[in-house]
Amino acid sequence: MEKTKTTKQEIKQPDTSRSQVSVKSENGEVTNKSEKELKKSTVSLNTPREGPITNGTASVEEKKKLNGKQKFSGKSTLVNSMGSSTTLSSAAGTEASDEPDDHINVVLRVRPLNMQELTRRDVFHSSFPGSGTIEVDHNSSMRSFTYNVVFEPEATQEDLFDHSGVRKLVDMAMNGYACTALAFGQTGSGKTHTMTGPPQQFQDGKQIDPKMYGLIQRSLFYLFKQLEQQSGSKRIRASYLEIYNEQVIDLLNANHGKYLQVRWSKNRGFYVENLFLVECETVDDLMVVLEEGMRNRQTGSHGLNEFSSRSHSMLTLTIDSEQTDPDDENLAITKRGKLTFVDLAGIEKVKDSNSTAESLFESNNINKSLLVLGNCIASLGDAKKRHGHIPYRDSKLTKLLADSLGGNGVTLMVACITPSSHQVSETMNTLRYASRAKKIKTKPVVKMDPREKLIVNLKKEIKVLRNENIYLRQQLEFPAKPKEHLQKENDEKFLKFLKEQTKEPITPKQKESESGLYEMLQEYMVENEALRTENADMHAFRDKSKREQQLMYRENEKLGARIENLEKMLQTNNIQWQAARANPPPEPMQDPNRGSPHYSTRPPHGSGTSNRSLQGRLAPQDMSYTGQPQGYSSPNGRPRQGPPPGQGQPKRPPHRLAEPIQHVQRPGLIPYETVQNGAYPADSYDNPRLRASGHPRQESPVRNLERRPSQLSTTEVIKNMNDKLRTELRQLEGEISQNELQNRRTKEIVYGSQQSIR
Ligand SMILES: Nc1ncnc2c1ncn2[C@@H]1O[C@H](COP(=O)(O)OP(=O)(O)OP(=O)(O)O)[C@@H](O)[C@H]1O
Repeated sequence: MEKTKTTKQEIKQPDTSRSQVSVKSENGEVTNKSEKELKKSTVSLNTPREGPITNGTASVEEKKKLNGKQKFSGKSTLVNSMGSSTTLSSAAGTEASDEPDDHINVVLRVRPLNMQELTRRDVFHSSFPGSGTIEVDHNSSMRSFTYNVVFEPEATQEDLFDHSGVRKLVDMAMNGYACTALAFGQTGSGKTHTMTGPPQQFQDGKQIDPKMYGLIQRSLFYLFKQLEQQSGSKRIRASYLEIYNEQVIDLLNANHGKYLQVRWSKNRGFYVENLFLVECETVDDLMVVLEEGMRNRQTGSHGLNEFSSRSHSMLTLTIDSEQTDPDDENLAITKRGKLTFVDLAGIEKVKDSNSTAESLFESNNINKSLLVLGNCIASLGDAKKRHGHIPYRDSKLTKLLADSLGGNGVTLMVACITPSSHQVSETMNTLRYASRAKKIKTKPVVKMDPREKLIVNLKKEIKVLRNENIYLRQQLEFPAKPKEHLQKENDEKFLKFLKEQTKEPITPKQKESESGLYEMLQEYMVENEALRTENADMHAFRDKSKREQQLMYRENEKLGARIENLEKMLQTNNIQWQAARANPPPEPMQDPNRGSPHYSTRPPHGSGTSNRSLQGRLAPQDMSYTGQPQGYSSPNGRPRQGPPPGQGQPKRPPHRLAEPIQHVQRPGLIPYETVQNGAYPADSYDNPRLRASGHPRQESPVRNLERRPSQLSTTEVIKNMNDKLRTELRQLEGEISQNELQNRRTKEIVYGSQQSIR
């Protein structure tokens, strides 16, 4: 491909010092005091102040500095939604397919009235109530429109650059996004002025006043300043084209004299074939490219604009920048971002523009392509139509803007309007157009070399797998499989991948430069695979442990139920024993010859034959029926069956005193869902049995597991609990049989006493 020779010329840095803003300083046309007053009376300048605005707009303090005049309001969401560190860092170096959708950012610029309009006094009533809102009086009714930022007529070129969000757009282009800044609006509304500065300055070959630099020049300076701060290598290439009468012309190769074709490919989408690309090493090179293109651009003069652009122009910078991966300083990733500046031709009323036959043809083509753009914007902005057919193919302009509008790009639209009442209906159209554009959603994606993309994706995956691995290891203490096992399999996979990637034979030089990349890929793939297998093994082991735990848990439940039954039986026995005691045989007749009676309800210790059998077995007064000191409840927190301790309560069955169950540490049951989830709450253990009885929560027996975090330990704990439950079960069974024996003996004693009385 042939290259255009770019002659370097001295370009001065723009003067960034803030000058006092007035209409006069901007275009030098408003000189008459009465004209100024007239303007002030119609376009409200001192509108209510905004609150402090950050992220791309000025703070109140900043505004105060500007002689108390508010020149813009609103907030560039480009900075918020796309420029947030999360979005950028997470998207950096990867396909940002999981990024949230982002709306197209739309800012509005109202140019000041020009001399002709001021003389004619054709102003319409508009006001700027703040927060990115403009109110326009149309057909005696006030219409309100809100955008990201509204720039009032006093806003300078510098204000536009600082607060429209274009700075962030440049940053994002450097990070691999396809970014577009697009100016649209009716003819003579200030699109070219906004993008490149006053159009006339490119015509007469004069030195351009840096103060008048538009968004493009300021972005170029900013881009180079940012690139200087980056350590890795960078490469910038520029192309500049125009679409004139539905034909694509290369503005950097104008002598070529041929129209270029717009093609489509799966990987690139729509693109211009054989478009000239100029390698630019310095900002001066870029400035020369811009001037060359501007000079070659089709312009004409008509009733509404002396230097009217008769074509849509697109300046595209392709930015390849090598950046170190934030997660791995040994890995450098090359990101290919794009930054496109589009200056659309203005829609025009043929009647007003006094068109000749040739310009009529131009105007029709301009209007036609803008109509298609309008249709695309309308469809994209409509939630119902967004996923249907978008008529990009109906014009070359929309084909080339397809990715910026509805695809994976980041787009900033600058809608330009004039406050002239003469063109109020066109202004209303632009405002509506801009409102529709604001509804368009895009999904920004970083474009990368496929191999680098693979590395980044593998790294991302490895990170997730490593975390999972650590988590599983903590749970299971499971040994990892040695990497070598997987090496062979991975080699095969890797070679297959290489074959697919390099269909053309690789030159020795390429081989050398890419070998490092391949090695890295190989390593990542091996590690990735090793982690996957190891994690799969750990998952399987964990599942097995869970199943075992579930079985034991069920057994645990059954044992618990049996114990409860036995306790009920014990209580029944106790009641029977008490009933036997409560119905003693009638008091025998006092026989002075026989001495004391044979039996009383509370036989004194060591007296009487029958008393001997009970001696030492009755519970002392301060013991509850459970055999524990009063106030005792079972260690698992479950209250023992039977009456509460206190007056008149039954005494503990004799066998318990002789053989008490000494604080059986029966822990509560592990809730099934806890076992199933494998998650053990630290302090909210909730025994289902306790829950059913409304008993307050007890400290979890699985608390100890915190000290023994593995799943294996949990299994052991449940096993231990089951063993303890079985022990308690055996004890209870023994207790019951003893109790029954005791009951039988008591009955015999009572029966014997009755017999003896008789
Ligand atoms: N904000 C502004 N301040 C001062 N002058 C401006 C401003 N905007 C536009 N102008 C002047 O208004 C005239 C028309 O502007 P410009 O050519 O940029 O409009 P345009 O929208 O690009 O028109 P067209 O679509 O016909 O090319 C120019 O002389 C330009 O310098």
